Amino acid sequence: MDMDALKRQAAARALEEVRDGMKLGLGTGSTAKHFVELLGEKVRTGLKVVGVPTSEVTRADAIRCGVPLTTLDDIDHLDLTVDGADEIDPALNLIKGGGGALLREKIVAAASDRMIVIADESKWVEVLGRFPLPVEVIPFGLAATRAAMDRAFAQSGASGEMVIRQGKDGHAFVTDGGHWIIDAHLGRIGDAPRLAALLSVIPGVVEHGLFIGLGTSAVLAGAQGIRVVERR
Ligand SMILES: O=C[C@H](O)[C@H](O)[C@H](O)COP(=O)(O)O
Repeated sequence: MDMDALKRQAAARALEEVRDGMKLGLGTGSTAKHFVELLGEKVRTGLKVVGVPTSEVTRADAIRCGVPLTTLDDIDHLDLTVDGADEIDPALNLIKGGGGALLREKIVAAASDRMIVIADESKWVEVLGRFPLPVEVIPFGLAATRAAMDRAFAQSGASGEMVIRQGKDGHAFVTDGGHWIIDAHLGRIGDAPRLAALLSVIPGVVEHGLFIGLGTSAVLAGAQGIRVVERR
C-alpha cells in the first residue's frame, strides 16, 4: 500500500472521534489534508462542526471541501485538533513544522482539549531529531539568534548545522506569520523537553517545532494495519 493511502487511513480513523457540534483544529500537511477532505464529506452528509485552520493552505482546502470555519479570535477553545507530524516519539512528543506551519499549529493545539496526531508508521521514532528541527525566527538579529540557539543545543546535549529554509524561488521561505525558518540538523535530541524550554526563552525565536505534552493520542497507519497510541 502506498504512503498516501496509509495517511488517508490514519485520517479516517481520527474522523471516527469527531462528534456533532465539535469545534476542531485543522492541521496542515499532506496527512492533515486527507482529514480535511474526509471531514468535508461528512459535513456534506449533515455533520455539524466548525474548524480553525492552522495555515492559509488548510484554510483554502477547508473552504474547497465545504468545512465551516471560525477563528481563535471568535472562540477561545477547541474540542479536538487533528494534525500530522514529522516525527513522533513514544512519549508522543513531536517534531512539527516541515511544512512551515508550526506556529499556528501550536497555538491551535494548545487551545484544544485533545490533539490526535495522524501519520504513517514511518514517522514513529525512538528518539526525536533525525528530521531537522524547524525553528521559526524573526529575521532581525539573526546571527545573535543563531548563536543563542547554538548555546541552547549545547546545553541540552545536542549540536548540528542550522540552515535557513529556502522557498521554491530560492529566497528565504516566509511563514504565514511573516517569519523565517531555521532547520536545525541535530540528528538526535536526547532531552526534547529541556531543548524546548531553552529555545522558548530566546527573544528572536518566535516558536519551535518541538510539541511537548500536546499530543494526546497518535493514529499510526502501517502495512500491518492501524495502531492507536495514547499518551501515558
Ligand atoms: O508544518 C507542517 C506540519 O507540521 C505538518 O503537519 C508536518 O510537516 C507533517 O506533514 P505531512 O503530513 O505532510 O508529512
